[in-house]
Amino acid sequence: MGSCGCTKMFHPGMMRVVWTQGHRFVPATTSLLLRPQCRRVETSSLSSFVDLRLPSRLFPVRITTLVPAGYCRQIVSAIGLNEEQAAAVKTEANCVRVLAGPGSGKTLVLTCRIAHLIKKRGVNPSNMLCITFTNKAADELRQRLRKLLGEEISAKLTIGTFHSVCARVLREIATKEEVGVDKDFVIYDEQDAGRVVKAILEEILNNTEGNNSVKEELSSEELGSKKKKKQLSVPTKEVQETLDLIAGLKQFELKNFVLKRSQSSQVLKMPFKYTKIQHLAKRYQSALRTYNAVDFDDLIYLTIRLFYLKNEFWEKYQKRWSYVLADEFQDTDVAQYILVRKLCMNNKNLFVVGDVDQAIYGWRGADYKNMQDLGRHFPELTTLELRRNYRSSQSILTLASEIMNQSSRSNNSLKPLKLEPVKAGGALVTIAHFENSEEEAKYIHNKIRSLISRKQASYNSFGILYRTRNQGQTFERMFIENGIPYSISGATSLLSYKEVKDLRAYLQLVWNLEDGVALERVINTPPRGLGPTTLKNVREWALGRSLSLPQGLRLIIEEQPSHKDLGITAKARKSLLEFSELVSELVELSSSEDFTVGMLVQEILSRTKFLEHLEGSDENGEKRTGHIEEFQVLANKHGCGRPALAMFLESIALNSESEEVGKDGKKLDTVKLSTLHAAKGLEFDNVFISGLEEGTLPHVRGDVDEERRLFYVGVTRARNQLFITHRKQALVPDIGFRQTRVSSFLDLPKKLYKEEWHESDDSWKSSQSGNYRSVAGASR
Ligand SMILES: Nc1ncnc2c1ncn2[C@@H]1O[C@H](COP(=O)(O)OP(=O)(O)OP(=O)(O)O)[C@@H](O)[C@H]1O
Repeated sequence: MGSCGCTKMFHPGMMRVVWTQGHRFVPATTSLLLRPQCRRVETSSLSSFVDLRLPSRLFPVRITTLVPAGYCRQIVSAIGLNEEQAAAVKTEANCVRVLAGPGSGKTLVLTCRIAHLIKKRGVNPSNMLCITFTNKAADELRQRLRKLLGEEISAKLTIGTFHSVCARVLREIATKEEVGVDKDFVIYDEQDAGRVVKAILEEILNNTEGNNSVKEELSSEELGSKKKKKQLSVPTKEVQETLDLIAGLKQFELKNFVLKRSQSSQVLKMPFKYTKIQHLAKRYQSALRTYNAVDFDDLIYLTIRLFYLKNEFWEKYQKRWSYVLADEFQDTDVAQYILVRKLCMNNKNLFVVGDVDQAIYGWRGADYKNMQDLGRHFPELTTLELRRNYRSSQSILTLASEIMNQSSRSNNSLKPLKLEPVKAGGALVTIAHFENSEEEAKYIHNKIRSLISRKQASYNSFGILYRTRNQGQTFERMFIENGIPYSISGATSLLSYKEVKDLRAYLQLVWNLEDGVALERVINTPPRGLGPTTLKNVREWALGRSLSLPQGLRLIIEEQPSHKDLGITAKARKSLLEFSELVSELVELSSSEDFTVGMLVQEILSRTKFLEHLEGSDENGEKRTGHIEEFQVLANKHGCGRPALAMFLESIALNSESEEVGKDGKKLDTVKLSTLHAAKGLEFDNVFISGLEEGTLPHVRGDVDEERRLFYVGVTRARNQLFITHRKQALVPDIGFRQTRVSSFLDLPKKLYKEEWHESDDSWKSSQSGNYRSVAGASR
């Protein structure tokens, strides 16, 4: 064998099948799983930091234009904390809620609080758990803390998202007996989970024989219509709806479980919609367990379960993490809230930062009322406010505040924050009207060009934000045609390309041979004569023996049944055995201590002739090959052996955020296209918010208060210039292409913005006046 760094070192004769013998994997060590990349960075002096007599010169940050708010700023000049920030950092209270407006320096405060606790209060960094909402935010916090505290101290902190922290816990304590998976579990993302649900639904639909109780869960109309059309596959929308229902049911069950364990007399009654889905959910969970897999929700639920079931587990972790700090607390859901409460139940050392006006994830279960409930569950809670906004000009901030003043703020007992701009004046916000998306995109393109040519901006100082993903396509087209570099966040990330998912599935299977979803994905990719009919017959053969497909395949290798027994051709049988052998050899390679993840990927590519197949697949072959190369760049960052493989798989399962760096690792100078949701935490000098139409923003299916908050989040991303656009004709979600009405969110006092009309038909302009102009003009 060679050593790390060699490109090829596999001698087929040396390693043989392990798969058939029930290979046990080396569990990924937790420290390896979550330890930040070891990279030395310069440490800034702490002495100035810990003395918080204002104005302290403590946190040297350079403000650049492209980066997510506060991301990776370099040290150029020293800035101090304002009084509110310093109060939050220094407070003697242990249980603290910080209500922080947009651009008020949440990350700065969180970072400094951590440093303060360590340096002034002598808290051991190993006892601190810092939970962020995204992986990107976790990285940012880590980088800032390295600069502030140095590598040694910051490496002791646990920083991660709820999901990554719980994955870490489960890798340490999960057992099949208690939670149905062991420590080597794989994490299924939404699409993997969707494949499991789809398979179950299709099995129900296609299995017309016998008294199938599950089938009864689908309404007779649903089933009837499917049968009539002889439709054997279940549409994605239905899969998604089923997944949502299963998620709801699991959350409901968790709540009841916690109530029961807390000896509460209260028992929640199951909503009717869940009773219908119960059996299906059971099948889904049992499929996951057979594959030794968990979905995202499970990561948190199973952790909570273990904490409630076994006191010693809870005690271990509440002792280990006796200080909990959490960012973006308004976006926590019920499970995340339960987990935080459980961890802090005894110690009561909790520091949360959040803003209910920026709560935008209610549609996926987040509940900003958790921010309020803290007061009920922790009577000793101290509440502090951060109101000074450093980001936006006064003009932008006044408009933003007005947007929120018009919100009902129902259900929110917390007093609204009165934002104070640090930057006075500023250009008035522009509201511009266009005929259609093309005209809108042309205008935005011209604005960018003009500012760039006058050297007044770089590409990365522009953010174009929109409500629905398909709005981004017109901008993409315009930029491609005109050579404007752009990147997209919150949309197609590298990991969502089919070819990348296929390659990733090989790695998942190599990590966990029980992974039926990964197996089905790769067994005939690239094609090797194991098409749907062969697979169906093999699956049935396995099912007849009460085995999953992966288990069945292993039995085939052991027992070597004839192709007739299997109901497949002799050629297919040969191919099946060759495939099994390939997987076994890959498993063996992955266990080798000097075989890197990058080498494993290379091995898969060459042994399966993956790239040759891609190149010849269609006209996008070259593009697809490029995606694989990018994936290899990611894989190459990881080390040797199975722990490294686990770490790589975990990082990609939990990190759906798209990359913002080029292959050389440098930040891209690109215009950023982003959905409003994905823009959270970003800031730009110049922001365009597209498509302020009824049905689009507010979205036809959205909760109007939450949609308003989303608009507010978009507006508060802008530093200097803000353009808000409306299209006279546009594709309205769920409704189609049509004449639009200006969004009611633009019913704003006229003095707060200037207006431009870029469409030809003046009669339309007057017909719209009743919509919002008259309201704006008349009332103010
Ligand atoms: N005390 C300060 N002095 C000068 N600039 C500051 C100070 N505090 C924060 N800032 C700057 O204000 C900007 C916003 O800070 P940050 O990104 O931490 O805001 P945030 O509260 O996380 O905002 P949001 O919730 O809107 O994402 C950053 O550019 C940051 O450097």
